[in-house]
Amino acid sequence: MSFQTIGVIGAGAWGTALAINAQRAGRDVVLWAREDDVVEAINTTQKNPKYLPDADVVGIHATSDMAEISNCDAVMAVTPAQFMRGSLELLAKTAKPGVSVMLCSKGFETKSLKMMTDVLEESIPGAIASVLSGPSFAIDVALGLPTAVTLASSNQEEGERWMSAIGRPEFRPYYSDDILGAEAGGAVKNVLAIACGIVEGKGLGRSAHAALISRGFAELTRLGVAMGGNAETLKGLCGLGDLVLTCSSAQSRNMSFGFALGQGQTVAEVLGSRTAVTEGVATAPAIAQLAKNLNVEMPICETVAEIVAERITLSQGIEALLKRPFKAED
Ligand SMILES: NC(=O)c1ccc[n+]([C@@H]2O[C@H](COP(=O)([O-])OP(=O)(O)OC[C@H]3O[C@@H](n4cnc5c(N)ncnc54)[C@H](O)[C@@H]3O)[C@@H](O)[C@H]2O)c1
Ligand SMILES: O=P(O)(O)OC[C@H](O)CO
Repeated sequence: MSFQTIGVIGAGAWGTALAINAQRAGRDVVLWAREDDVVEAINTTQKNPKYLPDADVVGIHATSDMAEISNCDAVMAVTPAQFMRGSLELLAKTAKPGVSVMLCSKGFETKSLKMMTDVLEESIPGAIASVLSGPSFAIDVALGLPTAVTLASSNQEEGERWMSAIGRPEFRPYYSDDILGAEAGGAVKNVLAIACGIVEGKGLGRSAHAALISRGFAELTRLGVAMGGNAETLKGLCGLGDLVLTCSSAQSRNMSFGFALGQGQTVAEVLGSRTAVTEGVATAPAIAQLAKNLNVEMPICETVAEIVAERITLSQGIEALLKRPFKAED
């Protein structure tokens, strides 16, 4: 049986867009926000001016009461990765046993190096995890522009329930049984997009940009496989697809963050100027540490982590990457 009522946790841009999509797919949607002004704005003006001002949020009930989310048939968790544990622990207080949870955020928990699926299992033992990842800017989805995404579940029946609940002609989910691969792709591409933004901001040229995407994809695949994912999955929407989108779009928060660094701004200046989350900033050190722990070669991501921590300058990072020994392409 498909899910009729969907609870969405997190009324940032992506949670709001996914709520709009689910409502258009015919679901009854409850959208949980931590900020009272966001709840109020959605319920009274059908707008989310703070996080997604250019979209209409019609036919969706917003709430700050997590018990209303627990009453739904299934839950989409869309809190940024560093805050996911707190949201899930709140949900755990009222969640039904074996609740179906779709994890929609793209990052690792920096302090524990854990994936969102691990955070879910620790916060709500017995919850049924799925992962949604792929090329999808919130505003595109909210405006009904077409895209396709990877929808990964540990079993096909669960995946089919989700696909029929949120799939639409303009939001095409492709099923995968590779949850770990889907998660890894979304987290690593954000860090690589920061690197691509730096290349653009510094004016290093289109050739460097393409080379970085290709070598970055090698890093993304290596880590995804080392973490238990499948290399084939990473050639799909949640890996290569999202990498290409995020690394080529000025509207990406991660790419634009890197671009601003390339243009000479400091990390604090760029982060201080935006309310939107830039996931790659928090995920970069986690990936650098995981790469060390798992003995995976990830020079681009490690360089981004050093730059974001301001332990090296952009010029030092670029020089170190260019002076690496020549080797076989793998
Ligand atoms: N925006 C997109 O286009 C898009 C698309 C796909 C995936 N994602 C992913 O979705 C996730 C959410 O991103 P977003 O774009 O919706 O965020 P956003 O930048 O639009 O909004 C920030 C969100 O963080 C929440 N937040 C801020 N401080 C918090 C705190 N202390 N505790 C708990 N929550 C806090 C806010 O309530 C809000 O929901 C990220 O992992 C992002 O990578 C975003
Ligand atoms: O704006 P970004 O960089 O957070 O990317 C948004 C989505 O993940 C693109 O698929």
